[in-house]
Amino acid sequence: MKKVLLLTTGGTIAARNGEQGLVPDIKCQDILEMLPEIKGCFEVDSQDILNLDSSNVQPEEWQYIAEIVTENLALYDGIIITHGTDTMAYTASALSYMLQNLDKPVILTGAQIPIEKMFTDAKRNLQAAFAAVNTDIKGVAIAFDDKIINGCRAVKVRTLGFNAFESISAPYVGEVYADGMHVYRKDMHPAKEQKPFCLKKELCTDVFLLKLIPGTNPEIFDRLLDMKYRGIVIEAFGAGGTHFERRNLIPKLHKLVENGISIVACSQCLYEKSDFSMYEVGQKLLECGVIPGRDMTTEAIVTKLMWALGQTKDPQKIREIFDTDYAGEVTLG
Ligand SMILES: NC(=O)C[C@H](N)C(=O)O
Repeated sequence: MKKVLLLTTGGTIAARNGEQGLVPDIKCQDILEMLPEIKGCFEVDSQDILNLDSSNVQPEEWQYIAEIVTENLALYDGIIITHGTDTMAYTASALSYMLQNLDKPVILTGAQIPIEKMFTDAKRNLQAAFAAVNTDIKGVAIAFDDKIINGCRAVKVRTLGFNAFESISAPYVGEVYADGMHVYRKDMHPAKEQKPFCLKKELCTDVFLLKLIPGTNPEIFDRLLDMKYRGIVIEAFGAGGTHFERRNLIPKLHKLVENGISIVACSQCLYEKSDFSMYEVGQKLLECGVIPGRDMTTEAIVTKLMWALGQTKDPQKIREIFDTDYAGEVTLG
C-alpha cells in the first residue's frame, strides 16, 4: 500500500459559507472522512498547513509549502496538496523549480465547488490525485477534471467550469478513463540521469508583469526602474512584437537592461510559442537583450524569474537559467 501525505492549504475545496462569501474552513481529517474509498487503498497521513483562499497565497507560502514537502519527501511515496484553484498554477510552477530533481509525485488539486456541497468536483479531483501518486510519476503536477497536467504547464482558463485547467503547449501527463489512469509521461524532468533531490527555495519577489496594450505609455518602464524591480515579464503581441511608432518602448527597454534588470517577453496568446525573431516589431526587443519566453506560460515565466533572481544577481546567469529546461516548462531549440 502506498504511503501518502495529504497537505491542505485552503481553497474552495475546503470552503464553507462565511459572512462575506466562501472561506476555507474544512480540515484535512474531515476531507479524508469524505473519501472512504481512499482509506482502504492508501496509508494516508495528513496535515493542515495553511487555511487560505489561494488569492492570498504568495511567494512566502510557496517557500513554506516547499519546506514541508522537503521535510516529508523521504517518508512517503507521494505528497498531495489541496489548494485553491485561482493561483494553483503559480504555486505548481514555483514548486517545480524549488523542488529540484523530484523523484516522486507531488500533486496539487482543488475544486470548483466545496467538498461538502452538491455537485462537488472535489472528490473526483482528489481521487485523480491519489491515482496519480499510484502511478509513480515524478515531478509536480496538477490533478483536475480527470487530467494530470505538468505543474509548470498548467493555466487556469475557466472561472466556473469543471475543466478549469488546461495543459498549455504540452500533452497531458495522464488521464483517467473507465479502466484507470493512463500515464503518457512518467518523468516531467527532462534530464536523462536522475540527480539527487534538493530544495532551492530562494526567491526574489521584485518581479513585475506587464501586459502590453496598443498605446502603452513608455514611461511606465521609468516608474518600474524607480521602484527597483529586478525582473520584468512583458506579455507582448501575437508571435512576438511591441510598438515602436509614436510611443517607442525600445529605448526604455534598453535602459532597463543596461541597469541590470532582466526582462523576459512572451505572447499574450495562450497557445503555441512566441518567436521574437519573426517580425521587425519583435527583433527590436531581442536587440535590447530581452530574454525570449518561448512556449512557456506566463505563470511559469513569472515564477521562474522570481526563482532565477533568487539564485543569482548576474543577468547573464538569469539568461542561462531561461536557456535551461528544469521541469518540462519550456521547449528549447
Ligand atoms: N476554486 C477555488 O479554489 C477558488 C478560490 N477562490 C481559491 O483559489 O482559493
